[in-house]
Amino acid sequence: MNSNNLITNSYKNKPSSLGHSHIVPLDFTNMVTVPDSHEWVTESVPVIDLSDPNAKTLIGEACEKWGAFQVMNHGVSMELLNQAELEAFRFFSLPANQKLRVLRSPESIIGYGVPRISSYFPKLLWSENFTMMGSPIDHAAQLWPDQPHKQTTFCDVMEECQKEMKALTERVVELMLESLGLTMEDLKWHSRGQCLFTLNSYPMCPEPERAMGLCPHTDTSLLTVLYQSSCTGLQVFQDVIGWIPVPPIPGAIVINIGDLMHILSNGRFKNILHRAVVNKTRHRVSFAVIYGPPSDEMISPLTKFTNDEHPPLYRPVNWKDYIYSKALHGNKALLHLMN
Ligand SMILES: C=C1C[C@]23C[C@@]1(O)CC[C@H]2[C@@]12CCC[C@@](C)(C(=O)O1)[C@H]2[C@@H]3C(=O)O
Ligand SMILES: O=C(O)CCC(=O)C(=O)O
Ligand SMILES: [Fe+2]
Repeated sequence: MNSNNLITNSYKNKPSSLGHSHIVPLDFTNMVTVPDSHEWVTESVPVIDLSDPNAKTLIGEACEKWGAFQVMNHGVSMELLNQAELEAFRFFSLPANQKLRVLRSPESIIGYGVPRISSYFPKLLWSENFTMMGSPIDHAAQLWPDQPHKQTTFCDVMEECQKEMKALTERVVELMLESLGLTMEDLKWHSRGQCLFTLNSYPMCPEPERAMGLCPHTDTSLLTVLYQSSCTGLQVFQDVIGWIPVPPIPGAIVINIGDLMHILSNGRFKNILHRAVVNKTRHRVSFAVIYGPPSDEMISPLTKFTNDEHPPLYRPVNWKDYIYSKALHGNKALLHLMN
C-alpha cells in the first residue's frame, strides 16, 4: 500500500496557523501556577466605554454577537446608584407583612411579588421583585404610613435613578440605531418611549446549587438596562459555550437586548437569554429600567432590514399584547409571532 494513503499521514504538510503544531506537552509535575500559555478564560460580554469615539461600532458588534454588553462612563451618577441600592436593600429588608401591603395584584405589572416569569416555570424562584412605573408615592405611603421622611427619600431616589437610567437607555438605543445607519426618527414613536423601574432581590440561599434566582428568560422589552452592583449572579447563554457569568465591574451598567429590539432589527440583534443564580453568603440586589415603545404602538421589523431575500421574520405586535403572549407562552412567545 502506498504509505501516503495511510491515515497516520493526514497531518503531512498541514499549515499551522497558530504555530502550535510542534508543541510538546508541559511537564505538569510540580506546577504551582498556570502559565499564561495555558490559561483558558471564558470570554464574557464586552465592556464598552461610552466616551470611546468607536463606541457606536462596538455597540453594533456586541448587539449582533452577544445581545448584551456592559457600559462605562454612562453618565448615571454613581452616588445615585449607591443610594438606589441602599433604598432597595431597605425595602426588601422590611418585615414580610409590611411588603405585602404593596403586593402586586394578578392583573397588574406594578407592586411587590414573585418575578412575573415565575408563572411559566414549574418551580418557584429564590427571589422577590418590586416593579414601579413613574412615582412610587402611593406604594411608599402604604409602606411607611407614619414616616413621611422615609416615603420622600424612597420616592426621590427611585424617581431620579429611573430618570437617569432612562436617559442612558435612550442614548444607547440611538447608538444602536446609528450603528445600523438609522436615526431615532426611524422610530416614529421615539419621544414616547416608556419605562418600568424594577428592583430584584436574591436573598442568601442555604443550598444555592438547588435553587434559581431568576430562571432563563429573554426580556420582553426593547432594552433592559441593569445595575448589579458588586455581587455576581447574572449569567448569559451562548450557544456551544453555555452559561457565562457577567462579572460585576465597579461602576458598570449592563445592557440587555429584549425581544422587541430583536423584532425591530429583523433578528439581527440578539435577544439574549439570561438568568440570575443565587449564592450562600450575600444578599444580592439588582435594579433595572425596562424600556419599551408606547403600549399600543405596533412593532415590526424595520423596512431597512427586510427585502426579498430577507422577508420580515415576525408579524407586527404591540408591547401590551406581547407581554400578554409572553405570560401565556413564556420563552416560546416569539415563535408564535413568526411568519
Ligand atoms: C413588562 C414586563 C417585563 C417583565 C415582565 C413585565 O410584565 C413586568 C416586569 C418585568 C420583569 C421584572 C423582573 C424580571 C422579569 C423577567 C419578570 O419576571 O418581571 C421582567 C419581565 C421582562 O423583562 O420581560
Ligand atoms: O438580577 C439580575 O442580574 C437579572 C435581572 C433580570 O434579568 C431582569 O430584571 O430582567
Ligand atoms: Fe431579564
